[in-house]
Amino acid sequence: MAKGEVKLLGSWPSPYVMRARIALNLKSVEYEFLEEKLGVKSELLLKSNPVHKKIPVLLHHSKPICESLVIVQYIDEVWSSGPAILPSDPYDRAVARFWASYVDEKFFPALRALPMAQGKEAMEAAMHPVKEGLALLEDAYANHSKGGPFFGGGQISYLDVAFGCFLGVIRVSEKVTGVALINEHTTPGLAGWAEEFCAHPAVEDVMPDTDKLTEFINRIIKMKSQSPN
Ligand SMILES: N[C@@H](CCC(=O)N[C@@H](CS)C(=O)NCC(=O)O)C(=O)O
Repeated sequence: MAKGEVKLLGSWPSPYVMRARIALNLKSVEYEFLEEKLGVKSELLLKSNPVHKKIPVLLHHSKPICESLVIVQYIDEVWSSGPAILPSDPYDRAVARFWASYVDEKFFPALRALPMAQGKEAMEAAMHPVKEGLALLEDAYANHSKGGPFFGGGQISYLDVAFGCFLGVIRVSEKVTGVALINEHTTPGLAGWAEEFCAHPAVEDVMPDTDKLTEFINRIIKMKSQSPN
């Protein structure tokens, strides 16, 4: 199959969409970005992802691929001549997939609740699982980065993309709570990693500005509080 004709259905604030964009950038794949409007699902989205109706959706020669981590793996397999995203060693690959799944199933749900917590007590309760998750990820970084700047060692790989896409939301949470969640004292490995990750050429243009993302998240929180169902 020719490698051209790549479109991505997404939205700028979405961390999941960012995963696909970073993977495409890592492989230097040109693509058309089709921005979905907040609160409106396009016909193309509904047709392309009828099961979850969520972004991102990658369209490769009009064929849809859904779920951000599936998309990252697809990009890695199709554009295999570019730098590998999944680790080549089966054990390293299993470890990276384990932590990516931890990040989606445990860490992000906890992080997402943080900016919504109202009052000191609720904030402290919401902060606890986030700090716990970051401590686990700090250990994972120490154990698997092999002394390199990234989870994948010397170069960005699967877990960097899977976890790094949430740095924007982490920064918003830090701004809203006034607590440095990733810092030199409690998570020194992650502090250095976050800096390297955000400065990477495949990432810097797709990582949202913290003030703009804060404004967006505040708008969502307000919308949800006005119509909780
Ligand atoms: N597990 C999905 C999650 C995707 C997801 O939650 N996307 C959000 C945007 S960040 C979405 O489309 N939300 C719209 C909705 O829930 O209706 C993935 O990894 O792609």
